[in-house]
Amino acid sequence: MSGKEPFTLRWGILATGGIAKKFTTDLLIPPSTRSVTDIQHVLSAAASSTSVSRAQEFLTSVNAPASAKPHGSYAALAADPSVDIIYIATPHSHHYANARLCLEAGKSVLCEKPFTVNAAQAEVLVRIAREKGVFLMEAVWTRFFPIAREIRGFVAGGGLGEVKRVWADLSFWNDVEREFGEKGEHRMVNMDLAGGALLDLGIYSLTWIFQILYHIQPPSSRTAPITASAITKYHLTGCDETTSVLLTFPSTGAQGIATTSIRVSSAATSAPTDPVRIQGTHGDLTVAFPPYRPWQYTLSPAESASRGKLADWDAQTVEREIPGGGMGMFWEADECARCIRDGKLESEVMGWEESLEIMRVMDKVRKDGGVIYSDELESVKYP
Ligand SMILES: NC(=O)C1=CN([C@@H]2O[C@H](COP(=O)(O)OP(=O)(O)OC[C@H]3O[C@@H](n4cnc5c(N)ncnc54)[C@H](OP(=O)(O)O)[C@@H]3O)[C@@H](O)[C@H]2O)C=CC1
Ligand SMILES: O=C1OC[C@@H](O)[C@H](O)[C@H]1O
Repeated sequence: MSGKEPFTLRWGILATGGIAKKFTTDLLIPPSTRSVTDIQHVLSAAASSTSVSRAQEFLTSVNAPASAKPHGSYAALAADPSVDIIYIATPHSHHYANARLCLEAGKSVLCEKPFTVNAAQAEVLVRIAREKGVFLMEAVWTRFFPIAREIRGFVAGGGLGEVKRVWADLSFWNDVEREFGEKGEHRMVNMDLAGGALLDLGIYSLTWIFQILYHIQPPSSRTAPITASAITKYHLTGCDETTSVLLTFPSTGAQGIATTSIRVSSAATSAPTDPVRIQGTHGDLTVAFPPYRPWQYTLSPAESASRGKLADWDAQTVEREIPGGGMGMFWEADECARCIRDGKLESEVMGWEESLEIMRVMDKVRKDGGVIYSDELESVKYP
């Protein structure tokens, strides 16, 4: 791209909560701080479902440029001609309707995880994106970290030999009643907002398993896993509190063990065990906490008394810093810009079929464990 003007992507932010603020702050970090020169981002607008003044407060809080417009409704944002792509940062329950509103208005969409409440809703979004010829991606930011790409590349290149098993956990210890309220209104546990450990945190455990046992496999081996699972419900609301999923990928026989909880922690001790463990015939690669924002991995060669070490590498720990003082959410934004510049409707890193496959796993786990949201939340009815 040298000598050419960078491609500019104009963003609208839908919702003004916690992650909207973090994402937008990252979006405003100059791409040059991460050695990116081929694309750039402009913050054109933000919308609050509450009021224009709330949207303006949000823009002020992230030091938005004065040209960024506040909107008092999501519909007004979807109709804003100064916006190319909309980042959706509402609770899970609202992703389907909000994304559909934007896609039908001809906007590209980056939608927070989980894509939707269930696979049926995600399928509708994909169909509309295809019909409208606009870009659509689930915002699984973890996948776009250079260290995540490096890990995928190492494993795909046979660095671990044949991968047989991946363990992945994302659990946060919480004093659930104190932190999320006795009434269960907080989005983490609220059934009316499609809360629960699986859709909020377990999706990261599944994404690590899918990155290795599905994504980097040759296309003919990317088959749906067979799953068995267990759910323990949160007594106050009935959402899932602790969930474990065992996945077998039929084309390779490799197994994934995905766990999540809002009662125990992936990193409770002063010397926590790495929550992601990729195990191959030549050794293990483990990823340090937090697995959604990877920064360190460790390689440990397998050694046996009779055969010694099969790996051509030694034990080592690798660290990669996140440049520019941000969270690392800018890398997924850069991916959106490059895909749209290149006329792609979906990303190869977080493609539609893979998002759908992960949604199908979560659907089955919830069904088997008896965690079903209201008919309205599970429906594809719109509006
Ligand atoms: N990638 C990541 O690391 C993270 C992703 N997330 C994901 O981001 C999404 C939002 O999470 P988070 O920002 O923590 O949530 P918050 O509760 O902090 O914010 C949600 C925002 O959505 C809007 N909203 C619209 N309708 C509702 C409603 N009925 N109830 C509550 N809020 C509503 C509100 O903005 P307004 O009133 O202005 O319209 C609100 O501020 C979730 O999908 C979550 O899984 C969350 C945390 C981290
Ligand atoms: O997506 C997420 O990742 C980080 C967690 O802190 C947060 O609860 C979750 O929504």
